[in-house]
Amino acid sequence: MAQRKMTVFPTKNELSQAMAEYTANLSAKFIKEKGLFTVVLSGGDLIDWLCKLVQPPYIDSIEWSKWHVFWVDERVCAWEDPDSNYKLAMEGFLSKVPIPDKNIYAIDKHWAANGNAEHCAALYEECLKNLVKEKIIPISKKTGYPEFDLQLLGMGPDGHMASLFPNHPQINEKQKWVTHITDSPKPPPKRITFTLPVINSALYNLMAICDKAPAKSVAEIMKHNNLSLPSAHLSAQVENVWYLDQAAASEL
Ligand SMILES: O=C(O)[C@H](O)[C@@H](O)[C@H](O)[C@H](O)COP(=O)(O)O
Repeated sequence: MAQRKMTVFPTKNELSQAMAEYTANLSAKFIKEKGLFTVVLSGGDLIDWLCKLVQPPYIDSIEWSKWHVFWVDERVCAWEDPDSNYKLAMEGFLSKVPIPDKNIYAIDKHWAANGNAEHCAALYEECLKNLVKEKIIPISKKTGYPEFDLQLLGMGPDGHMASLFPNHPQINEKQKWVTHITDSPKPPPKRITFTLPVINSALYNLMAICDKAPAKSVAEIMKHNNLSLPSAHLSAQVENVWYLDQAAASEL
């Protein structure tokens, strides 16, 4: 299990720059090694911080056609809904880069619009299993779970990551790869989410946190390893990187 490696950046802009560089380097490495790159996105402010990737030099240097894009969690609503992580990522990032549509693995459109969280989670898991068969996603020999190359995560002020919230049972799920929640404390209430073993089976995890609101939870994790906060459980097979801006690191 990889130890947390924390870097504090003076500004969000520098954090955003470093995220782009980290992502671009891994993209080049994996595409060279195996001809494709699997990237898992979350929602929230993260998409804004990915803005540097759609600017030079990255926009031209990254082999976008080799990317395969997933979501670590998704809100169960129509794709057009302002709450949708898919919509957010499409508008802010994915529509600006030439990733083939077939390589973008969104929540099931029909069942998400219908609000059926349980079925959406089952269908997303089935989608991952099909991609294992197609050899897009390997199963890790070490963990026994699917192994994504890079996962980009954010943390809420309550210490949640993906849609694994404090005092909710989803954090303990070990059988499923994708589970659901219908009473999320952060709106909207219905979501699907990767389970913790899948999150931690990624080769590289990058947790990006900005602003004052999550600062107390950041300190609880860094100073006290408070495991009641789901983000304290984050690990990775190779690197578990935490990028903070100064406000998020202000209680350390
Ligand atoms: O769907 C979601 O809500 C996100 O995937 C969620 O897990 C997010 O990453 C954190 O809540 C941080 O969100 P902010 O960056 O908006 O604080």
